[in-house]
Amino acid sequence: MEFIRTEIPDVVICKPQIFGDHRGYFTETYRKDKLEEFLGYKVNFCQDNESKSSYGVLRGMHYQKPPFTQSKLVRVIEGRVLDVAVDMRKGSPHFGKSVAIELNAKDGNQLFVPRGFAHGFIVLSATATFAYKCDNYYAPNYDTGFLYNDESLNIDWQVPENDLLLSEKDKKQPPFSQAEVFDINKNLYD
Ligand SMILES: Cc1cn([C@H]2C[C@H](O)[C@@H](COP(=O)(O)OP(=O)(O)O[C@H]3O[C@H](C)C(=O)[C@H](O)[C@H]3O)O2)c(=O)[nH]c1=O
Repeated sequence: MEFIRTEIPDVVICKPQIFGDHRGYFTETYRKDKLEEFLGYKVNFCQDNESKSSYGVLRGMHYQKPPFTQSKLVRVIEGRVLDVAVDMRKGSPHFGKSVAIELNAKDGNQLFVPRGFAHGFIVLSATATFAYKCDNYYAPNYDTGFLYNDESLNIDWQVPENDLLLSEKDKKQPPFSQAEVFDINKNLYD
């Protein structure tokens, strides 16, 4: 497993090693020890999620408020998505900045999105199956988000506006200015 820091260093690309042979392939998709060694802190994933979506579906931007803040280790098991994380940590030099990384089933690349970030993705292929680990349980009363196209974030979703498919909830998310602000000096992993 290779780890590569993105332009927001706490958001990390994880590149699993793929062993191909005449039967197909094998790959270790997650190693707790290797991820924690790279990060320098413990991450205890407790819930796995999966969603399938068609081209243009945008799920985001989402996060859970404290005390149910989540880290996510996300990957695509079929298709291709643009995966986006937004830094919500007051005191971060990257506050309000986003990282947008293409994830696809062929490369098997993953993205580690730490606590203190909002997450979302858009489907770039005909369909995409998205699978990810969370280190806190789903808490519907703490599940919230902000508008995917908030002008202050300037995220390029790479899909024409007319092709976008969002939930009613995501169409009505509040602006980023009304979102939770996490304190980067308060360890989100205590
Ligand atoms: C997230 C979640 C949802 N649900 C139920 C609630 C709804 O009845 C249904 C669909 O939920 P929602 O529309 O919030 O699903 P997404 O739009 O894919 O939400 C996810 O979108 C982006 C990509 C994220 O990073 C989050 O993990 C999550 O917010 O699944 C559950 O039962 N458990 C869960 O953990």
